[in-house]
Amino acid sequence: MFACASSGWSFSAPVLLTLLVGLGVTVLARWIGLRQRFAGSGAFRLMHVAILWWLAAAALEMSFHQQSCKMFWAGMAWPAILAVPTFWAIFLWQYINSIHSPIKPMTIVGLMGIPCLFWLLAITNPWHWQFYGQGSAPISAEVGAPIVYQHQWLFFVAAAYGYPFMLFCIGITVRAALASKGVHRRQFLIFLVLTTVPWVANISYVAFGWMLFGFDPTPFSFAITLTGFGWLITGMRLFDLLPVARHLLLDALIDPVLVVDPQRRVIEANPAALRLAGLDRNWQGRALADWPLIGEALDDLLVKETLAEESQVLNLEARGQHFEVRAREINKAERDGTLLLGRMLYLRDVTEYQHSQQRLAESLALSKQQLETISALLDTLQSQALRDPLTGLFNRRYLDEFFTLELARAQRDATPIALAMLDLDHFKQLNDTHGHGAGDDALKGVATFLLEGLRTTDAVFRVGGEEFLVVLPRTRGREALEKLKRLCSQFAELEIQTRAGPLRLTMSVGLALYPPHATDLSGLMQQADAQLYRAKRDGRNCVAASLETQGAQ
Ligand SMILES: Nc1nc2c(ncn2[C@@H]2O[C@H](COP(=O)(O)OP(=O)(O)OP(=O)(O)O)[C@@H](O)[C@H]2O)c(=O)[nH]1
Repeated sequence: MFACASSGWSFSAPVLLTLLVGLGVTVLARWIGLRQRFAGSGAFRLMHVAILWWLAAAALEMSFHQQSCKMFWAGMAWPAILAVPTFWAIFLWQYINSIHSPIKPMTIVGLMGIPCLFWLLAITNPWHWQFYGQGSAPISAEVGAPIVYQHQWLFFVAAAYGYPFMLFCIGITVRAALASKGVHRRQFLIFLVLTTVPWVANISYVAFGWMLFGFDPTPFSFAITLTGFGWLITGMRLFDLLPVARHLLLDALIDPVLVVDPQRRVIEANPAALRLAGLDRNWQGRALADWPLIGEALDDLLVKETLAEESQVLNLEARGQHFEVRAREINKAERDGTLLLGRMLYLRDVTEYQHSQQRLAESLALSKQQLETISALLDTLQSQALRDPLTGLFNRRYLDEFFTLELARAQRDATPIALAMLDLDHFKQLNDTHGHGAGDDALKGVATFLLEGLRTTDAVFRVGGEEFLVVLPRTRGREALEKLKRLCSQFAELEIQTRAGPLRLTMSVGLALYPPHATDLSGLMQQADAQLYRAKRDGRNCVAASLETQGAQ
């Protein structure tokens, strides 16, 4: 630095070129700073700072005339010379792997440790001469002529430090290029060239002493890097690709998407949303409520805070279509909480789903109706299975079921049951004289007569052609006998209407009692049958019972 105070300087063409490259790098860095964040952006900016440092040191080395001053600025370039491959490697790693997390300050400090050490060794060279040898001398006798450095072991160690980073960069870029396609592959191949150019220049200088304008050609090679980046950014939309891709994705969505600001003005809408509302211009900034068709309903949802939850499902009807609406808040983290920037509304067309639901509900209703019909039919069938089709009286099949219940009740309550077997007298004769049809009419008349003459708790069954069975629960022997006798005589008086005209009939009755005569159905029926036989034998039109049995009264 001291040496520079007494050194003369001049502004040569190589200095101008170096400054122009530096200006280009500054513009690029500024432009990138204005872009939104992309993966590896922090490392990318740090790399540009390092390049600028390197270019500045190179320009100063070229400008000053005195050898010691030139050697000082050559030493000053070292932290940047080593920082460039370091941050380039980090940028590529983060960019390729889409890592957005910024580099921590402590990591930067750690990464700069060794470059700073070499920096120290380089600028203290006049004390140890282990970086550049004492034989380093100007290339010619010309004032300010470039120095031909006698590289010492420390120089080679420092240069070698950067090479693993370079190899790493080349390695991951090649791998990424192989794994990708189209625009991305082209991007990675260009990255590969941009990675290689400065290092080809550097290796040529270190290993073969190749120079440009008598200087290390590496800083000048950044002009190529700069052009490459310029082309990538303008020609291939580098860093814009992701947002552009996201936009394309939004445009390609068949579902409408809208973004509204906190005042509920639409600031973004995809083509599907515009199509739905029938808008194609002057929609940006327009109040959501003013949007045709869907605006009012959506605005209403937002005002009522129905969509305050992160995502909620609601139905919105527009143009006969059903939409499921989801809202997502767009927030910005602030030091003292979060700031609501707006909301994204996502509408999903669920018309088909709704129609299917409706069809399903209709099918279910129909099935329910059919089920009801079937169960009514089943009831009818069941009742028909238990009834005699001619008279409508219960049949023999139902007798077992009915009597089991009555018997259980009688046993529980210790009550009697009277069971009577009724048989029409000389019915064959009626059939033969008046015809089978008249006989049927007579049977129906008998059924009506019996039902009318008995209590609702009593039950009548048709158990044979002209045979009926009557169950009289909670009826004692004497009472049953009286009742049946009354029935018998009333029947004999009855004129039954038949197709052959009014006819008179008589009946014979056999009575059995629970519990004195038997304690089950078949026993009682046998007893009643036996008494019926007796009644027939006794001349018919009468009731026979054995009330002499103990407890039968
Ligand atoms: N019309 C008609 N007749 C029936 C039906 N079921 C049975 N019969 C008739 O009923 C008659 C029963 O006759 P029998 O068993 O000889 O008895 P009965 O003539 O009544 O003489 P007693 O019982 O001894 O008084 C037969 O002629 C059967 O054909 C029916 O559903 N309709």
